[in-house]
Amino acid sequence: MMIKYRVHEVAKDLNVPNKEVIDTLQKYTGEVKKHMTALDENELDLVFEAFTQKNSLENLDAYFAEGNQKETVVEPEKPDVSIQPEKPAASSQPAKEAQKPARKAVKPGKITPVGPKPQQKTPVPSKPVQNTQPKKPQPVHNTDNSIRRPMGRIVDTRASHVELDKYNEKYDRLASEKINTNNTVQKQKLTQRSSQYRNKPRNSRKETEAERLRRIAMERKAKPITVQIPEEITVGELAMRLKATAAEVIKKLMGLGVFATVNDVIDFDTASLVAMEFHAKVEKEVVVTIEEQIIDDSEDEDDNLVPRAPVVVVMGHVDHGKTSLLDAIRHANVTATEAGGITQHIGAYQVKLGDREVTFLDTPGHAAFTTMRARGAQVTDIAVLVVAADDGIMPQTVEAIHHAKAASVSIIVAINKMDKPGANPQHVMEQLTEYDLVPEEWGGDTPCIPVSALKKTGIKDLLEMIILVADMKELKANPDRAAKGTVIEARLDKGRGPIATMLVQNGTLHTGDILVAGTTVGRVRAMTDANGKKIDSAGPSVPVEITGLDDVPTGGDIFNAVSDERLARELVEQRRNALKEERFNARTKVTLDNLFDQMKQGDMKELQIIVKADVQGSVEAVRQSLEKLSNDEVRVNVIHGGVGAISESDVMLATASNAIIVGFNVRPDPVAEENAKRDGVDVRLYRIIYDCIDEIESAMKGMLAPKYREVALGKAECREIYKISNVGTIAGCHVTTGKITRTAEVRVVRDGIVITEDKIASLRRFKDDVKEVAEGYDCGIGLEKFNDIKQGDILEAFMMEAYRE
Ligand SMILES: Nc1nc2c(ncn2[C@@H]2O[C@H](COP(=O)(O)OP(=O)(O)OP(=O)(O)O)[C@@H](O)[C@H]2O)c(=O)[nH]1
Repeated sequence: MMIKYRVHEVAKDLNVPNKEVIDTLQKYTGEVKKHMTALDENELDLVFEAFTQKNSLENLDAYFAEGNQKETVVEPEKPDVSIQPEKPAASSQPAKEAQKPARKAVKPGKITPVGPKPQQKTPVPSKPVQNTQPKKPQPVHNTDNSIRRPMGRIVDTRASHVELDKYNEKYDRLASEKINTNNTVQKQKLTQRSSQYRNKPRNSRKETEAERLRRIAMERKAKPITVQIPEEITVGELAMRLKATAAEVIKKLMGLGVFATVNDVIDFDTASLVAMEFHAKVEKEVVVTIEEQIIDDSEDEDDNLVPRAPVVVVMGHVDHGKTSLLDAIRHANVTATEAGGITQHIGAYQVKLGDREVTFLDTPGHAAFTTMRARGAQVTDIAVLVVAADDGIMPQTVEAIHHAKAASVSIIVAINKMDKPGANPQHVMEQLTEYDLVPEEWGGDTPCIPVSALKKTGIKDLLEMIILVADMKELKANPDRAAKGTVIEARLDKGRGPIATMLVQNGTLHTGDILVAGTTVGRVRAMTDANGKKIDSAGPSVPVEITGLDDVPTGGDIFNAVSDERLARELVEQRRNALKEERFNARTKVTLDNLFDQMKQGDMKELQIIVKADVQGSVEAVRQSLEKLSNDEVRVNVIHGGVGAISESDVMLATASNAIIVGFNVRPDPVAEENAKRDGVDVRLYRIIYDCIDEIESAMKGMLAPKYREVALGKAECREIYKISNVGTIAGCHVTTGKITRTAEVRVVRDGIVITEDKIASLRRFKDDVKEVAEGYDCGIGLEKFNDIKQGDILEAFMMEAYRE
């Protein structure tokens, strides 16, 4: 920083009048300066040069002589020590005066490289000068006006008097100024520095942060970082991985046209674009779940696949002979193979036909079948539909057809009870065509086999047909891999612990295998086949009963043989927690109330409906009207229609197919009602077809009016009657349960019969109108319209609440 050195200061330091300095400057520069004018370096040089030359000595001897004379004056007793100087060219007085200014002239010279050295601060004794300056350049006479520009500054240090205080003061000033500009100066002026920093404590922190960012940026440039980015990542997490601030990332995102906050989730593509902006190398983070680690879910190669036995389920109307048929098939097999062995029921069994095998699920009826399907297990390949030849197609037969169709399994019709005199297989086949099941002999693709479970006739034909259909389906599996399958049924045995019947669907299950079945885990301790025989391994389509699981699994659970028991236990723990959460959140079933939302989210492509009515005509009418409601977004699909009360089976089908149930002049039976409530199946009951069509149409447009439900508030018993003119009858009541509110609606119940419904017109305690009266208190109640209240009447207070599911 430049130090201002003004004319008057220079004059003062040179000990000459201001005018002399001004004149000197004017002489060499031609400019007239004022006494306050600050001089630049060149001007100062000129002035000092001029004054130095003006006061120069002819030789040193003269100077020393003069000095000695002086000393002689001061110390006359030592005259012999003095050195006689030669006569100076100029008078000695101006020369002496020039000494001081010459030294002073050094001060501003600090800004030039030839400035004074610090040691000059120390007083210079007059005597040693001759030693320290033996080669002093010869003084230049200033006899003419032409002044020579000096090559370097000549410093005259001959002074006997140096103003050290002034020097120190200037040095101090310089030092403090340096502190301001360069904080590496640590030692000097501590108090000054600390006060300076005290005033700006935040600056230092900001600097650190800025430095850190600079360093990271440098590091990033020097060595690009590699970031792992998963499918989705929050902005904050991405910033952390990029070693950047969230603000930086948000800024880059804005640049990409994405406006996100620190907690927002961005996808892999966006995140990688941002990462690239930060010069980072992007790698996709692959999240390996425990399932992926321990369960081999790879596709089988065709070369590894071998044919497997078909898995068959028997369905049909009650008493049409399902159990008899299953028994007939089983015994035909037992007698053929296991010489009269007594077989135990394990839920499934295999029969042999030559070198071929067929696996039957020994759980007649579609209940178990649909339950499994509802749990996501696709177990069966073929459904045998049992229809009694003398009875024909009955409601449950129709249900079974719909269930089988919904599960996309092949249907083989077994026309049973052919031994009966009233057997009419032709009629059965005719009926089947009504349900799109055209018999093969009529050119369709539904095999119809006449059998008699009682007489055990046609069983072989049925089995052969099953194998034929299976062959057409080309059912294959790979026995050389870890087993995978489905739990058919399970129970807890007091002695043996949890026992599960499992159907191996792919791979081979061995004793000792670690198993995960739904939310249970364990090792296969013992394994028996359907005949109760101990086995060590079971291949595809083989049903087995195993022990060794830590808990009872549920029918329909999928099981896997896994590679690591510790991870298997961890997986089961995760599943248990997930299940808890799922139960808590409850699966979003389609209802008319959430239909529009689901349609909007694109979750709904088909609205499945089950129609139940009192007469077949209504079912058809409704089916046609509903299917006409299909639009571009949603296809309305009536998957089942039937006559009669809404049954447990309807609810089951609705659960499995995510359908809603529509009933006309019918009611759900108690079990169905309970199940529908439990499973969240929407059951809508109507008396008029138009209402149904209208409501479903509104639901599809998202304009369904909210539903109302009654919320009971409390009950009051009428103990006195007061007839008041102009007001009417007031019931003196005692609140027995809950509370009565002024805005409530009231139902008057006399001897268990609802007399009327009305609104409260007045509610009083003593003479005051009140908003509500709590249990145990007396009050007076006046009703809006009903005036015929009697002693002993019960007033039920309730309110209607609008709600959406
Ligand atoms: N005449 C004759 N009767 C049969 C035949 N098959 C079954 N039945 C009889 O029909 C009745 C019902 O047979 P089930 O096998 O119990 O019928 P289901 O379909 O299993 O019946 P549910 O288990 O109640 O659904 C029994 O009395 C059988 O004896 C058959 O082929 N001919």
